Amino acid sequence: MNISFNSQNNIKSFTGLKSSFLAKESTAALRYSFSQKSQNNPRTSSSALQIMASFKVAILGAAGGIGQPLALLVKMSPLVSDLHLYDIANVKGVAADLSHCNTPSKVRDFTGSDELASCLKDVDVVVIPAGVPRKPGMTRDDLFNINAGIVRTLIEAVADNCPDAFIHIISNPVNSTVPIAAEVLKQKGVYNPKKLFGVTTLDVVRANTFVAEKKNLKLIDVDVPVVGGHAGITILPLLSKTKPSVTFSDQEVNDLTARIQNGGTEVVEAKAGAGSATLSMAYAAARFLESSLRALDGDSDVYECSFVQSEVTELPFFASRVKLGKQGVEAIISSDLEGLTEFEVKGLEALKVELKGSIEKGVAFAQKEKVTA
Ligand SMILES: NC(=O)c1ccc[n+]([C@@H]2O[C@H](COP(=O)([O-])OP(=O)(O)OC[C@H]3O[C@@H](n4cnc5c(N)ncnc54)[C@H](O)[C@@H]3O)[C@@H](O)[C@H]2O)c1
Ligand SMILES: O=C(O)C[C@H](O)C(=O)O
Repeated sequence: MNISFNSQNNIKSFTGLKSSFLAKESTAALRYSFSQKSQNNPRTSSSALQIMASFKVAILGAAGGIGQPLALLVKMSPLVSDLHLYDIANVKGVAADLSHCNTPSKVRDFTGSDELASCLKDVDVVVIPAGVPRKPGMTRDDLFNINAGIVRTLIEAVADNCPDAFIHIISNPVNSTVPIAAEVLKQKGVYNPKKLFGVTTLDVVRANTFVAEKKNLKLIDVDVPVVGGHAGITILPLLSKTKPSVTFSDQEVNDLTARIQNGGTEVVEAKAGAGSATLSMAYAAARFLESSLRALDGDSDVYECSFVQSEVTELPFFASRVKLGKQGVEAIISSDLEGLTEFEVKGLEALKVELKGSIEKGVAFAQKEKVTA
């Protein structure tokens, strides 16, 4: 389910593109593909049985809680011709299972460091959910010691094998793993800041859901930009910039902001030790991936929030709404930070302190043990 915007920030369409695998059109197509033997089911669209663009996508960490449902959503995309699944464990079964779905993309499994290079060869987009998730009582930063090294190793392989790919980093703490990835890519001499993305789509997905519920709005109409980073107070929903325009009481702003900032913790606590958000994250990652593929396919009207290298504040990385194009980030929508409410200005100042520390921690980690080009 994608909401895309034209340059005036108005909602242009529900999905943005007919080929969208979450679009109404392809819902009909999937209905067709699920039950194509039925004589009474006229072929309303052929998109589920035809590849509409030929992009290669790799998921690293594909056998995990996010990786599996994400792989399923990607397998349904008519924009994908090849789906490469990599994990250090259990990925063969996931690929065998998925490969029986009668959608066009070819699924291949890869495991162990020996197979990582062939997994990544000629890939257009690499999505990285590899790493450990939180348990109750932990912060995302508590994952740093394990996940920083995992991301560094995987990014080295990306640099060596598909340096031109879009890179989507899901592994936490995103506020540090994205700067780590940037440093490793620099050390390898292949850093392109326009193609490195921290995936913060889940914050937007949550904001849209919670605002629609609270204000009794039609979900498909709602879009809330979420800026800053992806942890606690660094997640700053700009409720004053909600589309359609809506008025919030101070209490509503407080409650909604806190719920959006704590959305991850809400799931971690509900799962009681069994991990963090996986299904909603797979959905959010699929939305961000689909937007990237549409941009790569030439759609000139694709906007998403993402944690990217940025000059909109004094920090080197910041999540903002960005315009996506064939070469990655085409523009960062800095105007979202103009005309903020007093509450948002305070939130922005407070988050910068924490975000700065997380970015510096990532950079220091990557600079301590430099990789060789
Ligand atoms: N950005 C976000 O909004 C967001 C949302 C939810 C979760 N996350 C993060 O995503 C990560 C994954 O979460 P999950 O619930 O899928 O965890 P999980 O433990 O269920 O899955 C992680 C997978 O990564 C694999 N893995 C570990 N090391 C690897 C390596 N070196 N190479 C390849 N694969 C490797 C594991 O085998 C496992 O299959 C966590 O760090 C979590 O905090 C981020
Ligand atoms: O909260 C987590 O640890 C996972 C993820 O970052 C989320 O926002 O759900």
